[in-house]
Amino acid sequence: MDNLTVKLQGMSCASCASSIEQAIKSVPGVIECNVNFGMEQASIQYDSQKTSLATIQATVDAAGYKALPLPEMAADEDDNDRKNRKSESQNLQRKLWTAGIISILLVVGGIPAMTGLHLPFIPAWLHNFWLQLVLTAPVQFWCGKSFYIGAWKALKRRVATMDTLIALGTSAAYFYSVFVTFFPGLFIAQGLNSSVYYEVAASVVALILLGKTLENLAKGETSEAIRKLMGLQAKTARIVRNGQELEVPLAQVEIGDIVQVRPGEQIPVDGEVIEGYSTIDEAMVTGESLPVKKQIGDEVIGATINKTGSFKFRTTRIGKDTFLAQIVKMVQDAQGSKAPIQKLADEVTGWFVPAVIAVALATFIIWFNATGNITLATVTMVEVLIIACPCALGLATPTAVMVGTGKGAENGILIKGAESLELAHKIQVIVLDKTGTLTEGKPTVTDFVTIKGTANSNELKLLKFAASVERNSEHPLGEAVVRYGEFQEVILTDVKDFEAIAGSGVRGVVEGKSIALGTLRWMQELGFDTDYLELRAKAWESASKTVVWMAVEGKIEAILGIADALKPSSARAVKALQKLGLEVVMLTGDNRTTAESIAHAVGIDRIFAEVRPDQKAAKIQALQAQGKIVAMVGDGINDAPALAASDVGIAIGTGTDVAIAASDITLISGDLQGIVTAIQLSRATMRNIRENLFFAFIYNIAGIPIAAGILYPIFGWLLSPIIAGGAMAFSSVSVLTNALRLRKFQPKYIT
Ligand SMILES: Nc1ncnc2c1ncn2[C@@H]1O[C@H](COP(=O)(O)OP(=O)(O)OP(=O)(O)O)[C@@H](O)[C@H]1O
Ligand SMILES: [Cu+]
Ligand SMILES: [Mg+2]
Repeated sequence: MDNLTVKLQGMSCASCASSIEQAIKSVPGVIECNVNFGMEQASIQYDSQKTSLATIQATVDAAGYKALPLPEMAADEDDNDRKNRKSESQNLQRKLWTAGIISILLVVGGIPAMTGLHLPFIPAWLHNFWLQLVLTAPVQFWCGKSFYIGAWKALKRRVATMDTLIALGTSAAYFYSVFVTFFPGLFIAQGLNSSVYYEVAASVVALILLGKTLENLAKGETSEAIRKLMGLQAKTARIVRNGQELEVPLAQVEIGDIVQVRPGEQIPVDGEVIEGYSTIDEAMVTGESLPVKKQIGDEVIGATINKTGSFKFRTTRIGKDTFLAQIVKMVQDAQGSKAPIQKLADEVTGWFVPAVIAVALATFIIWFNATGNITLATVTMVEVLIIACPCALGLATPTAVMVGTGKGAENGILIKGAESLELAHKIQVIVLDKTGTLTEGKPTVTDFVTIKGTANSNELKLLKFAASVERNSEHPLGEAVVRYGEFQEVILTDVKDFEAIAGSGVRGVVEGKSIALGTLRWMQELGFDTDYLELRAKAWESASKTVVWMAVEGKIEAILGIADALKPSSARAVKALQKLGLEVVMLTGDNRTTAESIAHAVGIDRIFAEVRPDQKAAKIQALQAQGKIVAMVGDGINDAPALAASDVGIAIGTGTDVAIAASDITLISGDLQGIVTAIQLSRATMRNIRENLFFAFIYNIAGIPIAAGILYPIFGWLLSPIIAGGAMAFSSVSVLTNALRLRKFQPKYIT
């Protein structure tokens, strides 16, 4: 299965987006397709054995649009994109000016006739029908060309889009007027007034072009988040080659290069410190506000700023593999994804347009039959067509999602898709992993007790065995034991028959002796006598320590007490989550006493302890079976299945790649406050989407009956078609303005 993102051209509204989506989905071999109207992109999942980019492009072509492959590098794409957008917007601006000036002339020229006033500064020839006909023609057929093209394409696919509505509405106004201009006698003979509506056709086109221009401006604004992120990148790097320092463009930096960084400089790419130490401001990438200390062996992230010291590092990731480039890619993908709520909006647009055309026709027929006045019938029909245009509907969700995901990135929260952004506000239960999530995940051995004491340097020998076996383990507890062994300067030896039993411990054979290290429960399962040290172990556990039992040749010889400090943010974040109305649960493989002690320290009441890694996902599913929307927060490889099983999987960015891949949301820094922010952001975004949908609909719903002339028999009110066009443009503008309001989102600290 392959993934592909293409740039789309020629879309005019949300129903274009859904018809492209349908077309691509109908290609054999395409598994999934998601078109984003706001981003003008389609992300496609397909089987490269069965279909290809060329086939997909041909399909999109046939549907009347264009699909272009997105260049790999984010930076190139940005350039191309900008050029395209620029020529497109210049073209649009020329049309807007033409339509705007002509509309103003026509409207002004019509004032004396409409009001019956004699205004000397408005020459009468401005109201000449023939002049109006000539002036309106370029507006109708050049400025409004895209509506005809769009309507025609839609017709070929047997659907109706907002282009259909605009093309029908303005054409009706224009050709009716042309008819009156040629045969005024026909109307006068019937006792009807021979008004023309050229200014209606022209100003509706002008207003819609204005809406489009504003929309483009807003679209440029919303991808600001990405541009900001990419702007963070350094332009050059000072690398050391053959003992010489030289400044090279970023593109020439290779993996393995040694880079020199001075105080105040930006770190160009990702790497590992090999000389010197410093503090680094990583706020722009991780959202972590305090500078982070770095020394030899520590990882540095490209785009972060070096503060105090001067150091050298070896590059490990460049180009599109850097942390920053991956964030950019992730945010782009998320901004292009579709929220479930949008599917609803799309469906509505799908049947809305044909329904409007039906209402418009009915309006015409009813008025014509009732009054015999073809002018009245035509004008009301035109109004209905124009006011009902659902263009704002297509903007309501994508704009909010774009701003919302961008805002997330700014706050160190990477949201993989609009779906997670939408779901996050519904979370009822939040399950927190203990190690690495609530705690720092940097366990240290604090206690070491052996049964036979120090006789014959027994203690050091046991430590040597323990550290030698644990050296083969990837578990943080294993690493802690190794570090402790190294600190005590024991020499590690070879291990035979190493085996790791997930959730229990490790074993292996050292110097002919079989060694086991792990939980109390495991030792008991193995049938070892643990009585002697149990009291001591309990005391350590009550102090939040994890106890690792050590058996040699089937006999318990020692225990190690391992402490893992709580993150400073944990308790506050747990409290904030509870205040948001969420149930907070702790999930851990560690023993119950240790788990309870830690849960108590951070204020969690409900815990699942001694859960084996393969049961973690089942615990989540059990909660879901109670009808709860469950979020899981974790960092380790053993959390990945649970992250995937949960409704919203939240990974800690400082954790493993596996966990990040299995999650829906990644908190770049380890700060748990990010969970609270993510939920607040989700709530804010959903509120914004609902407001947008309201703004998009209210004009249509309220406008259609008035446009159809419902109030005419009662009050003699009839909407001017110009006002109908204005209302439609205004609904787009209000949706956009509202979506941009989301940019003011600020995480709130709950205390
Ligand atoms: N390499 C190891 N050395 C010693 N003990 C181990 C080892 N691996 C696992 N254990 C024991 O098994 C227990 C459960 O391990 P597991 O990896 O499931 O959870 P954890 O990492 O302690 O906690 P969490 O689920 O919060 O990450 C550990 O608490 C530890 O006692
Ligand atoms: Cu519209
Ligand atoms: Mg763990």
